[in-house]
Amino acid sequence: MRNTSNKAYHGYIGQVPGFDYEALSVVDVHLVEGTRSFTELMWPEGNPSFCDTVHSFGRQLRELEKMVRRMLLESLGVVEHFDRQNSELTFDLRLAKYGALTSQEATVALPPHVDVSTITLVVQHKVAGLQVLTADGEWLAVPPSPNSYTVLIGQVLQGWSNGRLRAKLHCVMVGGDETRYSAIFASHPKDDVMVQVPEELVDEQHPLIYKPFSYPSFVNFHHSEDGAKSDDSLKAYCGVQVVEVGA
Ligand SMILES: O=C(O)CCC(=O)C(=O)O
Ligand SMILES: [Fe+2]
Repeated sequence: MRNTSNKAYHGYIGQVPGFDYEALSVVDVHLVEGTRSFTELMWPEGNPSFCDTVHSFGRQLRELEKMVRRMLLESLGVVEHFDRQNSELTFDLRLAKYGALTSQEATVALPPHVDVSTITLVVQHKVAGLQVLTADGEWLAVPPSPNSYTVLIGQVLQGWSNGRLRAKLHCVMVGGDETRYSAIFASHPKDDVMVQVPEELVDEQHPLIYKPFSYPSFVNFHHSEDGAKSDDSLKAYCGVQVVEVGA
C-alpha cells in the first residue's frame, strides 16, 4: 500500500469486507509539495495534468474554507483570531468511491458520524447520498450538484469555539446501480498546534468545556476503542470535569 498515514483513517481506506468503499487522501493538498508527493506516489512516471488540477482544486477550496470560517468567527465576535488560526491549519482532500449496489434499496454506506476536522467541505459528483441531521432532528438529503458544496462543522471547531458551533451529524446512504464519487476537503490543525479556546469565548454563561488538545492525539483517541464507545469523543478526550460542590 502506498497512500499511508500515521493518523487513523488519513491514508488509503478500502478492502473492508462487506463494504464496497475506497478512498485516497491527498495530504497538504493546497501545497505544491503535497499534490506532487501524492502524484509521484500514484504515478512514478508523472501525471502533471492530475497534479495541476488537484492542486488548483485544493487552493480554491482553501479559499472557500477561509471565507466560511471568517464569517463564523465574525459571528462569534472573535475574528481577530482568524490570521493566527489560518497559520495553524492544514488541508487534506479525500477522494472517495462508493461501489454500485445490485439492489435499489437505500443502504447505509457511511453510518451517522461527526467529522474530526475543523471544517469539511463535501462535493458529491452526480450521485446523491449525503444526509445531514437538521436542528429539528430530521435527516435532510443533500442533492448532488457539481458546483455546490456542503459545509460541515467538525469537532475541532466545536472544541475551539467552546461548543458555540456544533459538529454536524451526517451519513451516506447509497442505493442503485451507479457508482458514487465524492470529494471531501477538510481543514485541521497542524500536528504541533495546541487547540485552545479563545478567552473571549469563556465567561460565566459559557464556562470552559474543553481543555487544550492536539489534533493527532485527539484523532487517535477518536478511533480507539474508548473513543468509538463514547457519544462525544471530544468531551471524553478533553472535556472539563464539572465538580458539583455541596449538592
Ligand atoms: O461521501 C460523502 O458525501 C461524505 C463522506 C463523509 O462524510 C466522510 O468521509 O466523512
Ligand atoms: Fe463525514
